[in-house]
This record gives sequence, C-alpha cells and structure tokens, in this order.
Amino acid sequence: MITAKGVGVRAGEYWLFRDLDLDVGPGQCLALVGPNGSGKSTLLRCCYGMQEPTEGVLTVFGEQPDERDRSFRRNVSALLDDSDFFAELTPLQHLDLIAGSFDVELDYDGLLADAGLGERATVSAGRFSAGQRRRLLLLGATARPFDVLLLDEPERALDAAGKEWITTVVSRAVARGAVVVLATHHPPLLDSADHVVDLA
Ligand SMILES: Nc1ncnc2c1ncn2[C@@H]1O[C@H](COP(=O)(O)OP(=O)(O)OP(=O)(O)O)[C@@H](O)[C@H]1O
Repeated sequence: MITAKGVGVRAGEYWLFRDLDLDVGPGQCLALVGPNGSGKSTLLRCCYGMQEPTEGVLTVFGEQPDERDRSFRRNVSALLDDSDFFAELTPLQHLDLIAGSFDVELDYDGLLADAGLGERATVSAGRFSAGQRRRLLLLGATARPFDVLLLDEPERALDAAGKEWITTVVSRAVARGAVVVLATHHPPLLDSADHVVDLA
C-alpha cells in the first residue's frame, strides 16, 4: 500500500507538484501522467526512497521508503533508469541471478519467450539493441518477486509487441495483488490503471 498526504516537491524556485494525496492498495495500479519535466520521475523516486518530498508524508506499507534498506528492496521492485544493466551477462544469466538472489524457481524458457528474448537467451546483453536491453531490464524487474512495482515509462524503446508484453505483465502483477505505480504515455497502460494522477 502506498499513501501520500499533502506531498510536494520543490525544484529550486518553483514547486513541481504540491498537495498530492495518494492511496494505492494491493491489486491496484496508479498511472502518473503529465508533460516532460512535470515531476513523474521525481514522484517515483520519492516512492523508492531515492529522494524525500519537500513537504508531506509518503509511506510504502506504512514505512518511509528507503532504497538502501534490504528488506524494503526485497519487497519493492523498481526500474527507474537503466542502471541495473549488466552488459557482460546473458538473459539466462540475469534470470539465474534473480533465481539465486530470491531463492525462487523461474520458468526460464517461458519468461524469455514472453519477453521476446528467446533467441537472445545466451547472447551477452552488451550486444543488444536498445529495445532488447529495455526488454531485459523490464524482465529483470518483473520476473523477481515483489509486492510493489515502480516503473518509469516502461514502454520506452519498445516496439508494438514489446509494449503489449509489458502491458500484460503489469496487468498480471496487479491481478495477483501487487501495488503498481508507473509513469507512462502508453494509452493501453493508462486504460488498465485504477487511478491516474496528472502532474501537469
Ligand atoms: N531537487 C530538485 N532541484 C532542482 N530541480 C529539480 C529537483 N528535482 C527535480 N528537478 C527538476 O524538475 C524537473 C522534473 O523532472 P522529472 O524527471 O521528475 O519529470 P518527468 O515528468 O519525469 O519528465 P519526463 O516526462 O521528461 O521524464 C526536471 O527539470 C528536474 O531537473
């Protein structure tokens, strides 16, 4: 559950947003919309504890979010930039890392096929196209266990099939009870959201 009460973030002289109230429960998706620079990524960073709001209170499952906290990171999966990319590892090795770190069994073939990476399963990710990298990052963020999923423009760099895939993945996560917050400009993702907040 993510709640915000009177949350605002000031960027220098002006407020990006103010007086924001949120209440996103398990099995719900919140979509953030608004023009470039309106603060969508900033709000996502606040939800992950990478940045504190200038005013107001934002909590994730009742606690102040803190990306440095191990148990917080175990429950909250976030893809907010492309920094988790391991160029020397193949998609299979990425999934192996996840299975080992979280002690879960994964359907490697099914996950890779759904992500459109079946034929790239044993190729080092450094040789991937931009869209394939993006698919791998999204796969990494969504194949691991999580109660909360934070995604910044997941559709970025994806082709039509990739956008359809990630929309389905998000819908499945919501259906099994996860809390999802995402910034998006992709209409089908907006359509599947329970709440839409426009930061314009
Ligand atoms: N603490 C801060 N101090 C100064 N400026 C800031 C601060 N935090 C964010 N900004 C600025 O506020 C703006 C909001 O950026 P942000 O990336 O959150 O917007 P966005 O809605 O995600 O944009 P886009 O659609 O382009 O991804 C940017 O211009 C950023 O540089």
